[in-house]
Order: sequence, then structure tokens, then C-alpha cells
Amino acid sequence: MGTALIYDEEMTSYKLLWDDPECEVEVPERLTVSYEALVRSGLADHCVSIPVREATEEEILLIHSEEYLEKVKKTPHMSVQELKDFALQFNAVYFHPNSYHCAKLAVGAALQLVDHVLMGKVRNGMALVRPPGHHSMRDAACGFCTFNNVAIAAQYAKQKYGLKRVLIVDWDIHHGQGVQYCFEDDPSVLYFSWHRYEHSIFWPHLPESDYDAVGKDKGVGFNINVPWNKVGMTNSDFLSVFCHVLLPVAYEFCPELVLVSAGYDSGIGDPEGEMCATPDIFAHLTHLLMNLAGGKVCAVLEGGYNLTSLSQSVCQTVQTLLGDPNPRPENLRSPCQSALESIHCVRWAHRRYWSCLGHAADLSSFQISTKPSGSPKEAGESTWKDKVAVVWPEPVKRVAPPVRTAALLSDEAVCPEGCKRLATSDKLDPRVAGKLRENFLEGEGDSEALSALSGLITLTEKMEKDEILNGLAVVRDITMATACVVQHVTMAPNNRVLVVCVGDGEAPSNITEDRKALVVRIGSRETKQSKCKNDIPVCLKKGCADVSGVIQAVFGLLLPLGYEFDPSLVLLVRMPGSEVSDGVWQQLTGLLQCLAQGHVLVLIQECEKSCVSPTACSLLGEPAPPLGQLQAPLPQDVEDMERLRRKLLADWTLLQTTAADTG
Ligand SMILES: NCCCNCCCCCC(=O)CS
Ligand SMILES: [Zn+2]
Repeated sequence: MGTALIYDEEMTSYKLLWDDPECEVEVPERLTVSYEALVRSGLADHCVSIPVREATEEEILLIHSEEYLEKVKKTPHMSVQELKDFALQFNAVYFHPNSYHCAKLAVGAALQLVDHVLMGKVRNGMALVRPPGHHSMRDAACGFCTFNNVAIAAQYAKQKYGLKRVLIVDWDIHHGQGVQYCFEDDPSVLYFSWHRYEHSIFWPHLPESDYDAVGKDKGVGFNINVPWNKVGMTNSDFLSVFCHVLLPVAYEFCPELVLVSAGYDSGIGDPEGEMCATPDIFAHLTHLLMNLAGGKVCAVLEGGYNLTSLSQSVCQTVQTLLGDPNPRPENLRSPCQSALESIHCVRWAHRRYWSCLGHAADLSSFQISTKPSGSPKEAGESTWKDKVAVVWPEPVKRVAPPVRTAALLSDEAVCPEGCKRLATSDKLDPRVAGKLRENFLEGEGDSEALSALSGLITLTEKMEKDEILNGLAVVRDITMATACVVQHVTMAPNNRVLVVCVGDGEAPSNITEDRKALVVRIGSRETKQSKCKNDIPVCLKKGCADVSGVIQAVFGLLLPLGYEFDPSLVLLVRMPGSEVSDGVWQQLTGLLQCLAQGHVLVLIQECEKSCVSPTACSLLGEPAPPLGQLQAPLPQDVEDMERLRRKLLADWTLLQTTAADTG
């Protein structure tokens, strides 16, 4: 199934007709540079092009009032002066004779995308639209927005397809207060937004944009606001919020559809956001959402005003939706104190509504940075032109290797659909063979074992050379196989391997202190107390059969560790007898492809070959099936994981979830 791209140059046919410093950034070129970048990079050709359509009045009335619609309907016939006066009644908007037409196309584009995804014609997709939507309200335009494209899409999806749970992820740098107002009392729509706030001195200065606006009545808990109280937030801040706030809650919620209010004014160089996250981060944010809702992800453009940053970020998003491997995240470091405060506050505010946040540390442990007293004054109002020009490196080219998934199997085993069987006939370099015999086979002449190990070496080398993206291997002795890969990979100077062992069993013996290998073991009990600090055992009372326990460990520990470790290879090992369900296993296999440019090698023990085909599906880029709404993790497990997290904080900064965590 493909990735939809919805774009029509008709939506460039309106613009600002008078002087207004606040609106001048919202130019038609935003759409043309984005689309042209997709065409130039060849990404547009790999997408399924879907035509736009005008939304009907009935669809607009799903969210907006008749009075408001009747007002907007009059704009095509207005003079410039009348348009100007009309706009004055709203906050930070402008109108043009063509605005109404374009606003109906923007809504229609979003609905076309939702239809094609929910009818299974495409897997996911992106709608490049303007005007944006997330600020507009039932009775008012606001912040360049006329109709609330994403809010209408959510309501439309519920009504037409009977969806019970829709997740809206708003990564735009502004708070989509319009969306919040629509759904704050609605438990079927979980709205997540981060936004520049600076304790309300940033536009639109709303108290209800703060972290304590958690929803109302039946909707308490279903509105999540992460305020950025400083500018300059980085990739590390963004990933920390996804791992420690959004994703655990999103998996507990288990949405049937993910709508993204994809605004790129949160990217570096944007005059509105003034943040420092680079365009490649949107590849990771997108990837981390793609195993939710069975992969049904609809991204709808909101803001984004630096044309270079915008077009690069749009390309990063679409390339990930297409399934291409993610770029390795550049030099991640500790989230900043302000971001940690925000994470701490929002986790605390939601601790009663989401069991995955039940243990969130209370706020007494540190003094929240005080809100400025008195009425908010506009943040130092310099127009975007006199902002100093920001530069950043062009995102690295992301090339998909010629073979996506290779399989190392015994001769009689059937090769899963879509995988390429690895020919072990390749002559193994006699020196390597000698080392393997000496290190792993105690010299015995077991040619079968030797060919299996040499096959693993070949697999690993083909990944390093980008001849294949990922692979799976069915082996007889999984501990030996793991040790063999670890040894081979860590021989090269700047290679690092993240070993994820799922289920109980011995960690590979040759893990050294040199941080070239990091082992995270998710199992039911402490085997022997791990002596070296690069071997991290996560213990769950019920072992890997505990879905919410495993998910808690994945987002709270494994992914932050993985991102910070930044491996060149991920080795995912399914220990024999691990009771992990295929669903959880596929989630893991899918999510871990966000690391190491997607180079994931999965090891399966001969006796477990029933999980070969689900593994292959995930390695081939199929979204993992939804896990269902998650139960609360066991309190004992949560305490153990919290203790482990605090112990690891000294070495791993992305594990922090509160400002008090440092030191
Ligand atoms: N530069 C500080 C002044 C803030 N003005 C805000 C104007 C509305 C922005 C709306 C928007 O970007 C939609 S995504
Ligand atoms: Zn915005």
C-alpha cells in the first residue's frame, strides 16, 4: 500500500493584499517550495497523487457555526477595504477574494486523505494545504486559519467511519487552541500539542495553553499541552517529549487513526518558532507514530514560514511515510532544563488519567520557574526580517539499499515473502573462519555451525555496506550467534551495536566496558546481577508476556537509551521461550528501525521459527497491528523501572523526565 500526496496549486491563489507584519510570513510560496522539493527529490513520483476537492458546507458545519460560515461566504465579493475590515474582527488573519475557495480546498484535501487511508486505498499520506487550520474556532478565524482542517477531519472520520479513538498530534510550534476547544470534553479524540509559550508571553497568550489544561468533563486526560517556555528547543527536547509523554499515552489510548497537524514552524530557522530542531527530526517523529493505528497516519500541513526549513522538513516527513530508512540523529544531548520542567509538569498533570504516567514524580521536588507577573507583553517584537539568519546543514541523503530484507535460513526453510534469501555459498575468508572456529566453535569441525556464523558475518557486512537494509537469521545457538555478531561489529573502530534481548537468557559474554556494545535485556527476572554497566536488565514480573510492561520499558528506557547510544546496528534477539506476543514483537521490530538508519538484524532460535513471517513483515516496513488499549503496568514493575532509570541517569541524559533529575 502506498503513500498519498495531496496538493493542488489552486491553494496558492490567495495572498496578503495589504501591509500586516503579523501575517506577511504566510505566503503562497510555502506550498510551491514544498511541492517542488518533493518533485525535485523524486519523492513525489513514489507517492499516490490524490486530487483535492472542495469541502461541502455540511462538512464545514461539522465544526463551524452557520453564522461564521455565512460570514466567510461573503468574502469573495468583498473589496480590499472590506476584506481588511472583515479581518480586523479576528486575531492575526487576513482574507482575499480567493481565501474561501482555498479554505474549502484545504478542508477537502484533508478529507480526501482521510477517506483514502480509512478505505485502505493507501497506507498513509500527506496533504499540503493552505490556509492552515488548527487555530480556527467554531465562530472565528484565527492565526492565518479559516476552517479547522484537522478538527473537521477528526469529526468526519468519527461520523463516517464510526471511529471510537482518534489521535491528533500537533507538532506545529503554535498551540492549536481551536482544536483543543473542539475536543476538550471529548474522550474519543486525544489532542496532543507542544507549542512555544514562554509562560504566556508568546502568542496567543492563553492560560489554557499551559500544561494544566488537561481537558474537561468526560474529556479529562484527553488534552495534552506541552508548553515550550524557552526558544531554542532541540532534537533532544523533541524526542524526550515523544518518548516520555506522547508515545506511552498514545499506545495506552490505542488510536484507530492518527492525524498530524504537521506544522514546521517548530523547525530550525523559522521566524515564528525560533527553535533549533533540524528537519531530519521530523523523520523520527513520523516514524515513531507509524506503528500506531496499524500505520494509518494522515499528515496535514499547518504552519512553517522558513521556506528552506519547511521544504526540507516536508521531504523528511514524506520520505519516512514512504518507508525509507531514517537518518541517524545528529549529536543528541541532554534535554534542556526548561524542557525537563515542562515534561515533568505535563506528566504530573496527567498522572491520574494515564496509567503509564501513574508514577510521575510530583511537582514538589522542584520550584517551577515562575510565570512573569502582570499582563503578558509581546515577546520582543522584532519582525522576522531583522532576525539573524540561521544556518544548518542540509539533511543527509537517505537512500534505501537495493535489498530491504535479507533472510539467513536453513536450506529447507521457506523464505518469507518479500525477503531475499542470503546465499551462504559466499566463500568465507579463511582467516575469519579460523577466528570463528577458535572463538566460538572450540575448534570442533561443525561445518553447519560455521556456515551459520559466517552467514551472520556476511549479513552484517552487507548491512554495513548498505547493500541490504535489515535482516533476520534463524540460528541454532542464539547466544553464540549474538556473541559472534557483537564481536564482529565491534571490531570496526566507530561501530556500535545495540543488542536488545527479549526474553530470559544469558547476555552475550563478550560485552565490554568500551561502550561499543550496549545490551538491554527485557525479561522476567534478574539472571545474574549484570556486572557491566553496558548490560542493562529490565525485569518484568510477568516477563515479556506483559504488553504494557514491555511498552513502558520501550519508551521509558529502551528508545531513549537507543537514541543516545546512536548505534550503527541494532541486534534484536528473541530469546527462546520468551512469551512475547507477535504483536509486541512486531511493534519492537518496527520501532527499532528508527535507529541505525534502519539496520536491524533479528536473531530467532531455530525452535521459534513460527515468528519468522511476522518478523519479516515488520522488517519489510509493514506497520505492526494495534496492541489494543493497554492495561496499567504492574506497580512493582513501574517502581523497578523507575529505580533503574534513576540509576542510569548518571550515564544517559535522555532518560531524564524531570528537571530535578540532574545531579
Ligand atoms: N512573532 C511573534 C508574534 C506572533 N504572531 C502570531 C501570528 C499567528 C501565527 C499563526 C501561525 O503561524 C499558524 S501555524
Ligand atoms: Zn504554527
